[in-house]
Amino acid sequence: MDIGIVIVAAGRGERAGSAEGPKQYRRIGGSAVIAHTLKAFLDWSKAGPIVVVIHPDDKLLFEEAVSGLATERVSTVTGGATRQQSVLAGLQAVAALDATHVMIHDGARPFVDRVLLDRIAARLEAGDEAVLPALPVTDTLKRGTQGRVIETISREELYAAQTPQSFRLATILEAHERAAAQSRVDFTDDCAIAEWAAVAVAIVEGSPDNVKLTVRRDITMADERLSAAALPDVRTGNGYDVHQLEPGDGVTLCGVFIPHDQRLKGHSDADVGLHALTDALLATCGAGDIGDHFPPSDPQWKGAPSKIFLARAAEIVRENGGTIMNADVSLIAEAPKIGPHRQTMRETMAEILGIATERCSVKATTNEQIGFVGRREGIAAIATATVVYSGRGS
Ligand SMILES: Nc1ccn([C@@H]2O[C@H](COP(=O)(O)OP(=O)(O)OP(=O)(O)O)[C@@H](O)[C@H]2O)c(=O)n1
Ligand SMILES: C[C@](O)(CO)[C@H](O)COP(=O)(O)O
Repeated sequence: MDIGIVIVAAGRGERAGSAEGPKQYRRIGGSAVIAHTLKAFLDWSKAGPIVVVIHPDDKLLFEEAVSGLATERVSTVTGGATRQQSVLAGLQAVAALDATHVMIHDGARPFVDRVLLDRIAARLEAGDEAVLPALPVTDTLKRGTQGRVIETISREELYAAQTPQSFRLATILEAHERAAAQSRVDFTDDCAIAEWAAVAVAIVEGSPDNVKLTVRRDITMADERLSAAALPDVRTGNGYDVHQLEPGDGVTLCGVFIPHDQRLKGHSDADVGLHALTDALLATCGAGDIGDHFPPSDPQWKGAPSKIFLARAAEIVRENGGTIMNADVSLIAEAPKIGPHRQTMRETMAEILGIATERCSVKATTNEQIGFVGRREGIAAIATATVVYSGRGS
């Protein structure tokens, strides 16, 4: 199966306001709308030859818009006064190239993605002659005139049609040519022509992102969406932990054993610093807390070094596409003195997390002899983690 692509981009974009030029050449996220659309197909492994249908006045605009793309397999053809005429010109051009099937896409739908294209291609591969990506209508529909409602229309069985509408090439070319020959010029999409020609049209689930930029607001929103996506996805998480003190021979804090006349009570080694930091890291990707991953009821964690918990939290962060930028722990303890151990604690945390020591911080304070910390009944810790995520949706 060789899938040719026709991208129609010869419209004038009247509804988007023509003062700034046709909408397909307006810039969103730093590039022209048509460049985003074309790139989606250039990046799709199953795309064959690509024909872009442009307006005769737009040759320079088009060249400028796609100048950064590898356009060796892209050709252009001049469109007509209606979308239907432009599609026919594109189909005739793609028929002269190597293609058995065709996807017909609006240049003004820049958010088409590989997942949708694969879904459609699978149906063509399965033998469907015409495939429509569409989404069920979700709004309540009214018919009205002169500012008054006439009736409510059931939305049952109603779909909003998207592109790329996809076909066996010979089937849709024949239907388009027949429609033109019979002066049927009123079709707003290609599946309507297939329906008119009595070709069965299969529906596949469209994509909510695959919107058509129709009015000015659509273009502003598309630009905002791409600009927001370009911002780094920085997230912070915090964690807090307390363990009780009892007579003993030392405490483990931030992975470092400090001889002391007390020890921290707990199921594991009761390292409040690493526990708080584990929670902070998990919080950056909504992965619950330390108790969800290492339940105190589970005997395997009895006496366990808390390094295990922190290392697993770091692994979870990475599995979610995160890069740990900073880990900061504040220890609140009357004794022992933390200062002499701070650097070793930072180095220990850095090693567990697999990041530079300068990205790890340990601070300590007493509680001015007040409260449970002041009475030396326990030690508390507060932690903050900063993580940058990539490849996760909004
Ligand atoms: N004569 C036309 C009309 C439309 N299109 C293309 O068909 C797609 C969908 O059409 P629409 O959103 O209606 O675009 P315009 O016709 O440009 O918009 P308007 O109706 O607001 O003028 C667009 O990519 C548009 O460029 C085309 O190639 N040739
Ligand atoms: C082809 C289309 O994008 C499907 O939704 C649509 O029909 C284009 O024309 P419209 O006039 O903007 O509906």
